[in-house]
Amino acid sequence: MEKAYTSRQQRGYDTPDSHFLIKSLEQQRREQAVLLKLSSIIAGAKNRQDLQTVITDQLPGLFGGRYYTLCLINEDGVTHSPFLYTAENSIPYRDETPIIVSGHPVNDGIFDKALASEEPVLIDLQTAIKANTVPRYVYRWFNAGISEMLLVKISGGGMPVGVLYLYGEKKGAFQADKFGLFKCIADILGTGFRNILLNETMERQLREIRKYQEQTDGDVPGFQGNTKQDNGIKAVIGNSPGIQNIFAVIERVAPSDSTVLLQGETGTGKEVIANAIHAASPRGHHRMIKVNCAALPPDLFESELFGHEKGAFTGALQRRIGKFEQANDTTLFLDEIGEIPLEFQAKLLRVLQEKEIERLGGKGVIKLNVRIIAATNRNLAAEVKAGNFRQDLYYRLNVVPLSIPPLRKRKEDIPVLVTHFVNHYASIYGKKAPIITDKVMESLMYHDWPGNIRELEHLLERSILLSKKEVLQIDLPCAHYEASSSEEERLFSIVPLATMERDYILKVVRLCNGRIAGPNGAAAKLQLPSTTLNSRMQKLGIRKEHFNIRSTLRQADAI
Ligand SMILES: Nc1ncnc2c1ncn2[C@@H]1O[C@H](COP(=O)(O)OP(=O)(O)OP(=O)(O)O)[C@@H](O)[C@H]1O
Repeated sequence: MEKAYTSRQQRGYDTPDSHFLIKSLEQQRREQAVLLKLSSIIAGAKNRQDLQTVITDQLPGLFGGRYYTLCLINEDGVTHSPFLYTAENSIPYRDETPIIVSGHPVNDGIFDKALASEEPVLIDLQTAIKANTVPRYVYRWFNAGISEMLLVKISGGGMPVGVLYLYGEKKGAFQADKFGLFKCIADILGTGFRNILLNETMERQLREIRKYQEQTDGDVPGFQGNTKQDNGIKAVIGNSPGIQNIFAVIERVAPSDSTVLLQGETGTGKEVIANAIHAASPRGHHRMIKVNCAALPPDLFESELFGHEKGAFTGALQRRIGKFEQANDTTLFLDEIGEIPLEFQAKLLRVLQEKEIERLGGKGVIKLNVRIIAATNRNLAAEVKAGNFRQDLYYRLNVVPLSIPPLRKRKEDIPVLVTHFVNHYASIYGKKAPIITDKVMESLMYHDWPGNIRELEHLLERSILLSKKEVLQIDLPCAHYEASSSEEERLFSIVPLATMERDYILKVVRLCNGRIAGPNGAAAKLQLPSTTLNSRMQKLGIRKEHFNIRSTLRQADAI
């Protein structure tokens, strides 16, 4: 009898072919939903534990298995080890040997088979054991009640990196129609676990850096074991307009990550100011890392700054973490930047631009977050003109230029600096701080200080160490004459006329005990109306505290 067709059948919906089509469309939809859900969970996994939870919760049930292991090829390339696996205490052992052990050969007969296959590989344990073609760990799974294993290759960055194993207790646990889905999930897992490995590598590197930073604490040149506060803005002593301008710049630039270029003569306090910027910055709770570029032999620049891997060159017996990596999340102070060899300048520029380094002999780049402060006592713009310094590197460093005036241009800072160093060295050498007479202070203020604050500091340290008197005695050197180049400059130190005028007026006003007007005032001595002298002093930036040494000393005492 002929079968009567319904209108649905007439339209072809209920034929055997259409049933199959609808079923496979539904399966496709379900699989897509599973993939979508899993890929978002895997993408959100931040560490190994998260990934383990995803696999444990989702995979075995989805494919009918009970346990799983995700094994990765070890660094040696010839062995593999479990990376993630079902909690071991949930596997029912029937012998003493643990199932999850490290270091199986990649060519163990099943791992390599899965690696070579684009499709999942199903292994019937009984058959495989009979054929004696499987490694020892398969026997142990068999003893734990497993009858089937489903293996799929995991790739990361386009390379096979491991194999995911699912273990089923019943025969036929794994249905062939889910193999496609299994493969897709393995691909998503590959990306997920690669991110986690990268995170773990970064964390390991950070731990190494911190360990290294802790080890080198205290022996960093120029660090001198000072407290953070000592290295901060409070350690920068001075009240001259020049130093006040510097304080204002420090306050403006410290909170940013901008590169700062400090220029100034030797001993003017570039390092002290670099420390102050760092200490006032959000990175100030980490130690600033310093490199003295003038002290590095040219062939060591790269390994000192970027580090090297063990065996990168003859003599590289250990991995070395370079200064850039040590300075991650903190500040790198590149002192004497003008001394770096031309051939290294391009490499340094690239690192400053890309914000990443590659260790010598290393396999990949390392992203870094480093704030740069550079310093030099050379005129870098002139060095660029002379072809000794790359122009592009100069612009890259000269984002916030800060020029530190020499001590001879900020003599008002001398009294506070003298008091500070006298008290400091007296306490270091266990002595009572000597009295500083006005005469001594004046002679210190009128000296030229070619070596700047460093020279002043050393002179005072020497005086305190050698003196047995209650009054500070100093023996001023004449070294500044040697620093001058021409015959005239050897005879007398040339200073701008305005400085001369300023110093002279100050001297006279001091002699008159700060009096300007009246018969015994400075104006009368200089044969000027007091109003003229006052306006001249204003123009030259002379304020009351500059000529009143006692008040300057009182200020200095208050530090
Ligand atoms: N404003 C300051 N207050 C207190 N001490 C200072 C100040 N400036 C410099 N010093 C002291 O002077 C000495 C030299 O300073 P620093 O090393 O910072 O100078 P520099 O310009 O970096 O020298 P160089 O160019 O030779 O490296 C240090 O002992 C430092 O403590």
